[in-house]
Amino acid sequence: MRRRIPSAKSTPPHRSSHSFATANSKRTHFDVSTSHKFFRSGFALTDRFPNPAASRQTPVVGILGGVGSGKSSVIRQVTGIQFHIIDADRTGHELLDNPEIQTALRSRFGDDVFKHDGAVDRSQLAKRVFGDSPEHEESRLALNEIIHPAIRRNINTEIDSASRDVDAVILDAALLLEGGWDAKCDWLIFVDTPLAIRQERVRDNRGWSAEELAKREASQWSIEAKKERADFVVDNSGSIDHAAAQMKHVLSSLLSTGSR
Ligand SMILES: CC(C)(COP(=O)(O)OP(=O)(O)OC[C@H]1O[C@@H](n2cnc3c(N)ncnc32)[C@H](O)[C@@H]1O)[C@@H](O)C(=O)NCCC(=O)NCCS
Ligand SMILES: Nc1ncnc2c1ncn2[C@@H]1O[C@H](COP(=O)(O)OP(=O)(O)OP(=O)(O)O)[C@@H](O)[C@H]1O
Repeated sequence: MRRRIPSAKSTPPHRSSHSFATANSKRTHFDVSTSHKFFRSGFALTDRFPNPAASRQTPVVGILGGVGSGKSSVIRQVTGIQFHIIDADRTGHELLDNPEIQTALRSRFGDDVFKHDGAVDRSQLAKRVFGDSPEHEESRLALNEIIHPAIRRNINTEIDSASRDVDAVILDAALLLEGGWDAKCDWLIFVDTPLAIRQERVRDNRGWSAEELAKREASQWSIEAKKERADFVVDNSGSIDHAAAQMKHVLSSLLSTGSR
């Protein structure tokens, strides 16, 4: 875990006068003696927090949120900060073209999840893995076992190769916690969007039914667990610009703490 804390001299972001983007209430301040995460971790401080000055690296910020909460859209709308975005959904899509992955998928799921042209049929695979039956769960675990090691490798490679010219590396991964990829993050930001609004947006933009969203959401950590893990919460129930302004504020605050 590379999680770091702001230096004692810095102004904790959540104490800013801006109220629209909130620090997680469970993490009311960054004092190390009362750090929520510090106590939960059970590690000595020196084990968990490398000396920032001695190991200055580009910070990694993970984006959390419910399915269709706007994780990808909001971060891409932020301007004025140089960051490198790792898009794990896109990596997952690209890996479906990988011959070794395809062989493993054909062996586990059969020809049904392939189109006539040989490409993986994502909608057929989705039908097999999203749902609450034991078969769905088994299939989902199998899919994850086939594809997640490669996603993990890609995340590691991208973080390592991210230019030092960028201010931050953003990890946009729906399964950030489930995959244990939060271990690579210094900070976690939760994009908060009520279910009804998410249902409406994914219906309009992806053609998903409320059931489709629910099946995918049931395959992931609960909203509450994700929110609880986050350091900051950004509200995306309004316009994308409003959410992006909050995101920018949080990121700017983090990056200006001077501890890195
Ligand atoms: C099952 C697949 C083919 C469905 O493709 P489809 O185009 O319908 O969905 P897409 O990949 O765009 O994912 C949309 C959303 O579904 C959810 N989701 C995707 N995969 C999973 C999964 N394995 N478990 C839980 N939720 C998932 C996420 O919220 C994701 O943002 C595809 O999602 C896939 O290959 N998933 C396994 C790889 C993976 O875990 N990707 C997510 C990396 S963070
Ligand atoms: N503030 C907003 N106003 C209107 N539409 C929005 C807003 N935020 C996101 N959307 C739309 O909602 C949909 C979901 O957004 P997005 O794909 O960014 O979510 P996500 O959290 O990355 O999804 P997933 O969990 O599937 O990875 C998209 O179609 C996007 O255009």
